[in-house]
This record gives sequence, C-alpha cells and structure tokens, in this order.
Amino acid sequence: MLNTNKLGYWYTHEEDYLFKDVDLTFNAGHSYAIVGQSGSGKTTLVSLLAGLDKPKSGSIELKGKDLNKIGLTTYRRHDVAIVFQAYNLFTYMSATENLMTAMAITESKHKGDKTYAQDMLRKLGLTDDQMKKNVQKLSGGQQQRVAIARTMVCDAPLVVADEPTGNLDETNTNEVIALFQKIAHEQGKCVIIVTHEPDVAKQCDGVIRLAKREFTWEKQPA
Ligand SMILES: Nc1ncnc2c1ncn2[C@@H]1O[C@H](COP(=O)(O)OP(=O)(O)OP(=O)(O)O)[C@@H](O)[C@H]1O
Repeated sequence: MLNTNKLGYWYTHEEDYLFKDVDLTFNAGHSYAIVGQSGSGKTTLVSLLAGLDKPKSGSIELKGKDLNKIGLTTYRRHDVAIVFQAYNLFTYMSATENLMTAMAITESKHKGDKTYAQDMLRKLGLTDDQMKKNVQKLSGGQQQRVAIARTMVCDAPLVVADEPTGNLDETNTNEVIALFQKIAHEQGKCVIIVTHEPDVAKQCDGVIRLAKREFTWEKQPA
C-alpha cells in the first residue's frame, strides 16, 4: 500500500537529520504503531506519510506511485484520512454535518448520504441526540469517535493518526483502538498510529520504533 524509499528529513541542517535512508512498508488490512522517545521524529514521519510535508531526501510511494507524481493535494483529498489528538472537527457543526462535509470535500462515493453518516455515528456509539448537537458539546471520547467516523465514511485507503488517544481515559482509549483495528481488519484499510502508550502499541499488528535516528521493527504483522 505505502512504502518509503531511503526517506530522510531534517529541519535546518542536513547533518542534524532526524532520520535518513528509511525503508518501511505498510500494507492494507493492518494496523501499525510508531513509537519512540519524545522529539525523535514520529510526528515528522507521519506528516510526511500523510502528505502534509515533503521529504528532504528519498521518496514515499502509494501503490508504487511517488506521492509527488500523485500530487500532495490529490493524495490528501483522496487517499489519506488523518486523525489528530485535538480531533480537528469543524466546531460550529454537528457530528452529522462534520461527516457530510468530509464526504463532500473528499468526493466520497457516499457524498450527500445523510443516513449513511448517521448509521456510522450510531455504530461508533453516538446517540441520535448526540449526533445532532454542536460537536463542542460532546465529551473528548465522543469527539474522537466523530473524528474516527469521519475517516470511515471517506474512501481513503490509508488512515494516519497522531496520538489519537492522548486526551482519552483508559476506557475510551481501548474503545478507540478497537475501532482502529476494525477499520484495518474489516474495512481493509492501512492504519498508522503514533503513540506514547505501550498498551496502544501492543494492540497494533505491527510496531516500529524510532531510536538512534533509525526505525526498526519491534513487531511485524503476521
Ligand atoms: N517546525 C520545526 N522546526 C524546527 N524543528 C522542529 C520543527 N518541528 C519539530 N522540530 C524538532 O524536530 C524534532 C522531532 O519532532 P517531532 O515532533 O517529529 O518528534 P516526536 O517524536 O513526534 O515528539 P513527541 O513524541 O514529543 O510528539 C524535535 O526535536 C523538534 O523539536
């Protein structure tokens, strides 16, 4: 699905690189955790994988095609769905409206289908009353569920999440991770999650650790 070829990144000088010559492969139908100490470059890596920034060296390919050839705007609109710690929902809209907007922007095949959006929110545990409310009136766990539902109604084959459980308690964390597993195993998407939490990493099919400027596989999907 997605692979990096000799990927490298640095912010100021090349000699202060965060990582270099990184070759990683991410497959459809699996979830992956990216772990490593604070400041090691995890967020930077997923920003590149999500097409939010360009590599300084090497390249990233989706199904064998360089992201630069696809075009980062097209890639972000059609191929990747992003979940942030801070939810990044449209705060002046309801949960249903957030999903409807995402489907419209990404040209999802379910564009305009309100029942589909509501069914997805229901599946993720939101009540009819909650999905009509302005999202700011929902709890953190409920807002993160809306953000995840948003990735599920879009057709993007790739889901990238940066600390998606950072603001959640243990129960909500477990539920959110179970949802990511469903997205990978039942919808056949490729899910990549940056996390500080060992319990979250443990539940993913693959674990990649960034240390000493190198990414290494701690666990590879079966
Ligand atoms: N825009 C920027 N300009 C310069 N340096 C930056 C910028 N963004 C991040 N950095 C530096 O790059 C390094 C890697 O940052 P990054 O956020 O990718 O790490 P991380 O592993 O995700 O950290 P954390 O676990 O704390 O979120 C850090 O030392 C950070 O200070």
